[in-house]
Amino acid sequence: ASAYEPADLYRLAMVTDPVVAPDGRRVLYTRASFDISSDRRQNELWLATLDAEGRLLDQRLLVPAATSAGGAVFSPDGSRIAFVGAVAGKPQLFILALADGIARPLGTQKTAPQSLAWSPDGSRIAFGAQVDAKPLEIGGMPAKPEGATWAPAPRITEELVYRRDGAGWVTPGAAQLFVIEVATAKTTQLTSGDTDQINAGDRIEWTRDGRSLLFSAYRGADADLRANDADLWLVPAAGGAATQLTSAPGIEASAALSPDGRRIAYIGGPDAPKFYAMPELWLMDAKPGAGAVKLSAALDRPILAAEWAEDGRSVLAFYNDEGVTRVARIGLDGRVQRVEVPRIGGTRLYLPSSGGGFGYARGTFAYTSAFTDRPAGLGVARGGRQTAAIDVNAGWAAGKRAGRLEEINVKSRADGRRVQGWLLYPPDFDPAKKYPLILDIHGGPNTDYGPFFSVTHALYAARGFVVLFTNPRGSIGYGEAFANAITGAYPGQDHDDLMSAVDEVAKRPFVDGRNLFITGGSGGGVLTLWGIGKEPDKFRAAAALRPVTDWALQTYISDIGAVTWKYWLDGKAPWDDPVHYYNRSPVSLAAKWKTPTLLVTGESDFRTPIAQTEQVYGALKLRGVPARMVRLPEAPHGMGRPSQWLQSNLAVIDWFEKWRVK
Ligand SMILES: CC(=O)N[C@@H](C)C(=O)N[C@@H](C)C(=O)O
Repeated sequence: ASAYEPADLYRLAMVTDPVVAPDGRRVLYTRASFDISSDRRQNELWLATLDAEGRLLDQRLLVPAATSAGGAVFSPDGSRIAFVGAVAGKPQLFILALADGIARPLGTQKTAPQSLAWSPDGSRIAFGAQVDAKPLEIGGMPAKPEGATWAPAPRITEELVYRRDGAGWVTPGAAQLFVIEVATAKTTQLTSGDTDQINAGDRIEWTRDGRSLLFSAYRGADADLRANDADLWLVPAAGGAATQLTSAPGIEASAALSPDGRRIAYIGGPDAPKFYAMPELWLMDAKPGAGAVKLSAALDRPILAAEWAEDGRSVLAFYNDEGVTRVARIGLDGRVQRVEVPRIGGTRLYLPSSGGGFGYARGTFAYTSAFTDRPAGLGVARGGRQTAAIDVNAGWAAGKRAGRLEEINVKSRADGRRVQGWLLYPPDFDPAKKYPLILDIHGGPNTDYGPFFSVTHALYAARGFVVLFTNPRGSIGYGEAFANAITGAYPGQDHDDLMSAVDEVAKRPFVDGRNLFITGGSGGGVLTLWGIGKEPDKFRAAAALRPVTDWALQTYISDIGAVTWKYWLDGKAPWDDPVHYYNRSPVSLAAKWKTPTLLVTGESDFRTPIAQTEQVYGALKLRGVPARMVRLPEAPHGMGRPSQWLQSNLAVIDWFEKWRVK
């Protein structure tokens, strides 16, 4: 058996997006992998068939990678599947009849349909999609002669968010709600307006009589400024005016109708001047202006998704809890009962964050099933017991040696708060030897790390580093107060939490105290640069990946600038209180920086744009601190193509090796 190596990324597979058929006897899932020739992620759609006890009978490939299938949903009778694929690079809606396995295109779409929802009788499908508008142009230009090779047209905008990370430069237009008839492909646009009329990626729900559609939208012209706002709307499926069901400032979204259609469970919460808006589960009558009650108060955890139980007496909620994802049954009185579904795995792959996916119908749960030494597979559970498992990496893992993963809990030096974390050991760890230690800090900052496999940590460990990763305050999964403990102070005591973990682990005899390293991405890059400013003598070298370095710059040029100043910088605007912004920015510590520092950022990162990386690189070089900048062409915040992720990982290893005391 061999240790993890970079090319393994192209040999791995991962299960995502499980969907259970209405009869509870079949599961659709996506098998994602990375193609070494095209250097791109590819998705196959698979169908697993179960017996009455939920045991696996067989599985088959439904849609090969070439179609790039996504968003698949079963028809109400379970005989067909609707999904969105791509034909010659253009989005295409398909219907696949399970009887013959043939995927037939339905209609033509200019932009990608999102959130497909079958009508109860299976005759129509609702979806959200953008309707493009004419781009702004500069008047008076001479006509371009036929076949001329002029410079590309300018990009002109009057929007606040004119580029979105991952999606790129924004095409003007508005998201609208559509219904397509499955027999004829006749398509009707149900909403209209110059601004988004629907949150196109959010759940769309048919009323039980098939006459109306329930969806979320924030329809104000100031939508770009209102990141934490969404209301519920109901519109007749045959066309007509939409009725607004909720209007409170805050998020009412992901609405699910009860089986009798009389109540709505939704996810969100009121807008508040605090760092983190924890998504909660709410219940209301399906009537305009009906009051809502919070169902998940006793859980005090972020709700990721929710489905009604068939009897309409409880809601099954998918939530984050101390680094992992769990399922709870929440009664309509708010009583919480844990559902024993074995460990649900995250599907971020590059980093060990929780999350993942789950589907439910007729007592069958399907979920992304977690491992510490390989990416997620498919798990199926019934009656609180795992009944089937598909491990898409079994063959690969059999030839690999993985390091041990250990949970640790330390007390923060700031106030004694418990900080949870994990240590990943090198595969051939020998406690009698000394090892360099890498602290890897997650971003968000309201996300988490958990006890899962990740490409990044597997590579670091395989190259002989012990990897420490923790959930400092600001992380989710430890209650709303913990996630909001950085309100007014980010960075602040989160730094103390991280240093407490490093100090505790550094006491262990196998840690080489001369070789402590610090790294992190995005929000983790913030804390990395903060860390080497606050503790200039602690770390041998640092690697800040796609960091925020200057909160004023971030507010002005990031695609989430409106979130930054309203929620992360205490509602103070950079022009009103530049000192507040400066004091919270890692670049304010530049005079203390002396640790050799690597910077890695995508040149198309529109979340933490590369101007900030350039700022820090300039400061380090001007000060004579050893620094290296790695720029990944065309890569967004998530670091783009698989090889670009590997470049980022290997750049960190190279840098730490260069500075390691031998
Ligand atoms: C909300 C958000 O995008 N935050 C970024 C600044 C961030 O920290 N992202 C993390 C999750 C990352 O690793 O990219």
